[in-house]
Parts: sequence; structure tokens; C-alpha cells
Amino acid sequence: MSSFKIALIQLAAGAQKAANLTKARTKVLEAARNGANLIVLPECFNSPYGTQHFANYAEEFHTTVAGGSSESTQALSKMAQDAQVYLIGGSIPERSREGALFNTCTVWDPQGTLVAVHRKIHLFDVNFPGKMVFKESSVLEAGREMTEFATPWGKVGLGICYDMRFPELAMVAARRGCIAMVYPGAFNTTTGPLHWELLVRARAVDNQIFVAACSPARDPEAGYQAWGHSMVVDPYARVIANMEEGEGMVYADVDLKLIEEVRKAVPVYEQRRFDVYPDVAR
Ligand SMILES: O=C(O)CCC(=O)C(=O)O
Repeated sequence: MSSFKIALIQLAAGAQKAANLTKARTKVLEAARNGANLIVLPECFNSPYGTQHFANYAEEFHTTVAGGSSESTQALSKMAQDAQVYLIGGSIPERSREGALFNTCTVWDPQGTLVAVHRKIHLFDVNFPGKMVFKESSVLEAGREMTEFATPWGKVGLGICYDMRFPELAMVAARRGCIAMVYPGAFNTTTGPLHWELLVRARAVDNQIFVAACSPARDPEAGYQAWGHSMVVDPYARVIANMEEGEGMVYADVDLKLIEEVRKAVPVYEQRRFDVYPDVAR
């Protein structure tokens, strides 16, 4: 199958988890009715985003139990099944069996089966003096593994938000044959205008793959002002779908022929000089 339709759902999450899940469900079913095959929700779509919120909203779920066994994972499983789509469930605060907290993305197939779990690897610890200090590592543990999952169209790699800043993840995923990287991510009004589009397009042009980044909508009442601007970029690094900061949805047709086409036109894959930089060839 050489093409599919992706939908990014940019929604604003409020304080009520159940309401956030209901809103996500409505949008997922709408995207499926409009023909989407792979649907993406934003980072922390079931809770407000902020270090003070992770523990309150965290859920423990078991990857071996159908539906994942917690409130949000059961809701995600059912959404995927009812919509008959692959669903990248943004991220949710996860509590491990040992009590550690993670920022975690779960992925569901059209049967509602859990097919991947990505725990955010690079935690968002930054300091812009006078503007913004954020220290996810004060409450979260970092994931330790790269994540990819199979679809009928090819393998898809995953990262969460700050993971996007680390080109190694996307590079290794592409070298392993991923056709796309998907990042649920909540940039903000400080770093969003500086780096969001640049990073999404950079991961695409470096690796000649599709890249999608799905943000929460900006909520003027929220403590954390999300950047929005969810977007899909093609393997030429062209923005093929995007939006502003409000709630909504964007769709893009992912035409896999473009990967082959750009790799023929600009064959960096065959031109790499690992003999010159052997330390990245390992
Ligand atoms: O990298 C950034 O500027 C934003 C990252 C972020 O908000 C996150 O990792 O949640």
C-alpha cells in the first residue's frame, strides 16, 4: 500500500480527565469518518501539562492486559477499535509498578491491541532566564528505549516532544527502515516560534522521511501555553499540512513514493562517508 491518510488532532486538555478522553474520542471518530488511517493525539492529551500535574494524573497500566487496564488506555483501545484505525495516543502520565513516573505514548492497532509503548527518553529540562524554567526530570524518569511499530504502510518511529531535538533518534529509526517519525509534542510560546517548524523539517530533510508533530491547542487559561502549529512534513521537508494554535485537526496524504523519489534525486543515503566519521557508524 503506497499511501495513507494521517490526521493530527490538536486539542486543548482541561483539568477533567474524563472530559479530555471524551473529547479525544469524538475527534478520533470524526477523523476516521473523514478517511484517516493513522490518527495522532497530542502530548499530555488527558491532563494539563506541567510538572505539578504528572503525579495527580498518572495511571499504572499493564502492557500484557488487553486494553492496557487503566482508564485512559482502555479508552484509547476502544477509540482505535471503534474507529478502525492505528491510533498514536499522544502521551499520558504513567506510573510504573515501582512507582516511577514517565511521560508515555501508547499506540493501538485497529483491533484495539497495544502495539507500542514509548517512554519519553529526553526530559525537558531548560532554563531561559526571565522567561521560562522547566524541569521534567524533577518528577519524571526518562525512558531507555527507542520505539517503532509496524503498520501496513511501513514502520513508524516515535518520540515525544523534546525527543525531537535529538537527531540521533530519527536517524537511527530511518536507517532501520522507518518511513516516518511521529512526535506528540507540546512546545511553548518561547521555544515554539524559534524551533518547532525548524526541527520537524530538519528531521525530515536529514532522513528523507515523513515527520508529523501533534501539539495540544493553546488554552489562554492554562499555566503552560502550548505552541500549537501541529504539522506534517514530507521527505523533501515541505510542510504539507499545518494549522495555527487553536483546537482543530489537520490531515495529510502520506505518499510513500516520495521517499524513493527524493532518495533518488538526492542520494545522501548512498553518499554517507562513514569511513570519515566512523563513530556514528556503529
Ligand atoms: O523542546 C522544547 O522546546 C519544548 C519541549 C517540551 O515542551 C516537552 O518536551 O514537553
